[in-house]
Amino acid sequence: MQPSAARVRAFEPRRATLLDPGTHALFLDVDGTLIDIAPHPDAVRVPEGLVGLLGSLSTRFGGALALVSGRTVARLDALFAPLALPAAGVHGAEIRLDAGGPVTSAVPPFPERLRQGLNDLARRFDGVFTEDKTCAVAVHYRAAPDAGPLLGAEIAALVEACGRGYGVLAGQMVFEVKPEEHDKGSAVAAFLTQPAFAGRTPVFVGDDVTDEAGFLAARAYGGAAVSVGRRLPDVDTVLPDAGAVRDWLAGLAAGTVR
Ligand SMILES: O=P(O)(O)OC[C@H]1O[C@H](O[C@H]2O[C@H](CO)[C@@H](O)[C@H](O)[C@H]2O)[C@H](O)[C@@H](O)[C@@H]1O
Repeated sequence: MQPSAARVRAFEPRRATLLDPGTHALFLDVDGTLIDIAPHPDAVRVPEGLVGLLGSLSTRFGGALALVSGRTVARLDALFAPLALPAAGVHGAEIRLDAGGPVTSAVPPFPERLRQGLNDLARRFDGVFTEDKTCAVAVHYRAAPDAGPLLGAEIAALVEACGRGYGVLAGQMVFEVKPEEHDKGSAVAAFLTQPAFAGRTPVFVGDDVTDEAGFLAARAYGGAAVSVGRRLPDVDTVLPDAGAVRDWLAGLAAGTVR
């Protein structure tokens, strides 16, 4: 995968962010950041060369590279096999702190009544479906965009009625019903206590409002935030799309871009 000069030029620094593989840590969102958005979660394609690129980049950064996703870690492992990178899944509700290590989660089982309510709700709308992530449930409506407002209101009411520690994150054509205690920011903080990451300056790259907690954490630790596709609040830099992220990462891995 060769970096394209034109795409790398699209990298717009607001604050100069020169990355040093010896002192920075990379936190990478997945859907819309590393891989292009697809009509269905199972229809995504991992571009040729991306797995090798992530492996090389992780080595170059001394292991200080983590995936931080709304997907489960098991799903990330299936997408990026044979890599088993440090990874946070389900917006920080599960985490693998070391490459190849165990995945841990301190989150209690998802309330059965809320799960049932979300499944029943989804069945009322053509094109709407739930994705069960064990400790969280995503309600997808990409195939039924007009359903968004009503769906959002009904999900909020179900979560309110549940009344214990769950919240709704409105992502890309999806409502993520998840434990409130964890988010991508808590995941960044957890990684930064680990030997491969400790003392490094975090850089968080993401494309969605669900990444904002990660942006805030990276900046709170003296690092930087990069948004993809649009300028999200409080980011330092914007890249136009996932292709540009991959080009930038390829440049970092090759040592031709900082
Ligand atoms: O935090 P991320 O790594 O960006 O994951 C966010 C969610 O990604 C998936 O859903 C999104 O991507 C799908 C494939 O492109 C798309 O069809 C869907 O509309 C998007 O919402 C995944 O299914 C979720 O579990 C993740 O939380």
